[in-house]
Amino acid sequence: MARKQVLLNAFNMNCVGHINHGLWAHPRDRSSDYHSLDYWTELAQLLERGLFDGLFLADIVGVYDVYEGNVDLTLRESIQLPVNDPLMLVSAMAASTRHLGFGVTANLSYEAPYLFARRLSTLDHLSRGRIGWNIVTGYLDSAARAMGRPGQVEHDRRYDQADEYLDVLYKLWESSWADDAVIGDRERRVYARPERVRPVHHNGEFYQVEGYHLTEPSPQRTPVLFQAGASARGLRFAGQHAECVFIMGQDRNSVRKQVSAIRQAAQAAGRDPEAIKVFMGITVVVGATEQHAKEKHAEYLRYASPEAGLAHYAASTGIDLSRYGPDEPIRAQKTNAIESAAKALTHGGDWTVRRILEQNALGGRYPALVGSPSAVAEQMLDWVDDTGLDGFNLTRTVTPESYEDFIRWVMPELQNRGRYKTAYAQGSLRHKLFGAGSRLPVQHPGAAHRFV
Ligand SMILES: Cc1cc2nc3c(=O)[nH]c(=O)nc-3n(C[C@H](O)[C@H](O)[C@H](O)COP(=O)(O)O)c2cc1C
Repeated sequence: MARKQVLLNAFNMNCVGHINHGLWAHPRDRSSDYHSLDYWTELAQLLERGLFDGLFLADIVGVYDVYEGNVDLTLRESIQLPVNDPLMLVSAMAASTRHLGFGVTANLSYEAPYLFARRLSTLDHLSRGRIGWNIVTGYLDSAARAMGRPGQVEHDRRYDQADEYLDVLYKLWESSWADDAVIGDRERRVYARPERVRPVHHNGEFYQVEGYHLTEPSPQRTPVLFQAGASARGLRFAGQHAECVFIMGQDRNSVRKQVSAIRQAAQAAGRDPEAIKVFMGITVVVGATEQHAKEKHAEYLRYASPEAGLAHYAASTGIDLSRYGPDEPIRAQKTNAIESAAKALTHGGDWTVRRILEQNALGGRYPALVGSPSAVAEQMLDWVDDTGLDGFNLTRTVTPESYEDFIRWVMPELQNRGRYKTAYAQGSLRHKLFGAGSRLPVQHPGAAHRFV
């Protein structure tokens, strides 16, 4: 069997400190220009010149106030605070590129589906079918309090609510307007045919919606659906809805298991197991030679903040890691944050703050590949071939330098091995990823809602 072509997203966020914390202080880092549009349009153009499949933008609603019970370190190190709205970036970046896809994170917990459906349809039009949505429900109590609620909805219930939210969105995106609703006939004075547009009726546990989708059919209708939940309930949700799943992994055995569990979840939901593309987050530090890469890595380490990484991890797990001595095992406790992250930290009893800080040497927890161009490419391909992954979300270190280095050094190595494209395919993001048109495949639950 021909070996897979690797898929690649740049992983970023509309903020200063994203994953590899502390590197904003590096003299060559430009992440503090995140509030300028040029920063984003230049980045999008760079990624498109480098043939990246997409730019994946994380987002968070709320602040990281778990570590030491306050936001002091969060502010000092700019740990995803301040953070601007990611959706607002897409139209400018779409205008300055032709092919790059955009996977944008948006939290559904605090927003009416009717309005959100229109915003994404608008971006699907403006980007000509290049928009994807990373479905998140949030994991921070600080967000719930900011939205006037005592705390978050309980973990599994958040997924129940998300299921229903998606159901409403499918109705709006897929069923309100028929493909042939808009004819724009000037002579007959018919822009849209009334008999081919219908309202949505939804009366559920969380949402009641009576109304017409406000947007005429966009290229993909439903944006490409990304998701990142890894708990049992999260996997069930992914199996049902996700087209791309983003995972965190440290070792090949557990990643192989995660990939296979995701494919099984798709199958259990009546879908093709290969209908989900699985991406793993990685960090790459590369130079012309292994020696150059090691020197660059050592230079980056001088600016990184492992403690800021620890504070980020505390918020992800809901566990205040500042309360632990350096060698004290982290104890299991029930939290309402990211269940899989909390379990990974407390499982087996061998994680300590000292070990997390070592793992976070570059300021973040993603596996770091440091080496010559060919060594990095080989390691990436080994991950794919050994685990069944489809591709990677590449974190930034010093930005945009780390993307430039990757494009200059690693892309050609992947291409020379026949494992990365040398030109973009035409068409929408969904078509580029799956090669089967712009619309949801028929097995996907959203497709059942189509107005035919
Ligand atoms: C790699 C990765 C990236 C994530 N990015 C975000 C994000 O940008 N914003 C967010 O609110 N949640 C993010 N999450 C959290 C997930 O959306 C989800 O809430 C969490 O993984 C729940 O997982 P669980 O099912 O294990 O509880 C991310 C999770 C992972 C594993």
